Amino acid sequence: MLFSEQNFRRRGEFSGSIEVVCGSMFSGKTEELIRRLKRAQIAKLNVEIFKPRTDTRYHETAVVSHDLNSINSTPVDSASAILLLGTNTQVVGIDEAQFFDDELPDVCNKLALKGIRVIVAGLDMDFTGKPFGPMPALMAIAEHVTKVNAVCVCCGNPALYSYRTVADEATVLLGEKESYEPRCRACYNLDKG
Ligand SMILES: Nc1ncnc2c1ncn2[C@@H]1O[C@H](COP(=O)(O)OP(=O)(O)O)[C@@H](O)[C@H]1O
Ligand SMILES: Cc1cn([C@H]2C[C@H](O)[C@@H](COP(=O)(O)O)O2)c(=O)[nH]c1=O
Ligand SMILES: [Zn+2]
Repeated sequence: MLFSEQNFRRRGEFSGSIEVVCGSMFSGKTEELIRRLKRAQIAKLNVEIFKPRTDTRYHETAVVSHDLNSINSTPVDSASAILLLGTNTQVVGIDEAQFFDDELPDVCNKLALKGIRVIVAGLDMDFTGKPFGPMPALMAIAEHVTKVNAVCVCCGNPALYSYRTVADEATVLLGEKESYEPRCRACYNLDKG
């Protein structure tokens, strides 16, 4: 079921909150983030969108999904830079949250306490299956957590892991289908012995 915004309060009332959209690569995190943000723009809310400056895969500035849906964003070097947003911002979107520093949960909490609706998308697990960066702490303090699944490229079941197909042990390795495939639990563990 699609996440519904119907319970959010109207403008002028306190509405600060944190939403997290998490899952594996290709699970639709960015599409869901863009969907929520575009609806907020249609509602004429002041929306600001951020991504880590290091995420240059599709575009220097825009947030772009694998299906090439996109929305403008501001690349930032650190989580604290997000606090420098305009004074009348009502909704903040953040993509690729796993790449941010450990300040991100505190930054999101401060924004939510100012009445801002914060929507964060990111990988919950890295390629080894471990929690990724600030994502678990964000999920712990969020009002709403939506976990989305990709389709396992091996068997077609729901995929929750991002399997790395190239020999590189670095936690951060930007890439697409040339380096990663979404896999279900069984297929992810097949090659792990
Ligand atoms: N194995 C797959 N499972 C699901 N979607 C896939 C797969 N491979 C490609 N896609 C495409 O990726 C899109 C999701 O892209 P995106 O929102 O950017 O995902 P994420 O941000 O989670 O990596 C899907 O709508 C689909 O068209
Ligand atoms: C699993 C994993 C992924 N990455 C990188 C690969 C991509 O550039 C992004 C994830 O993008 P998506 O929008 O979720 O498809 O993260 C990484 O650096 N390390 C990993 O372990
Ligand atoms: Zn599978």
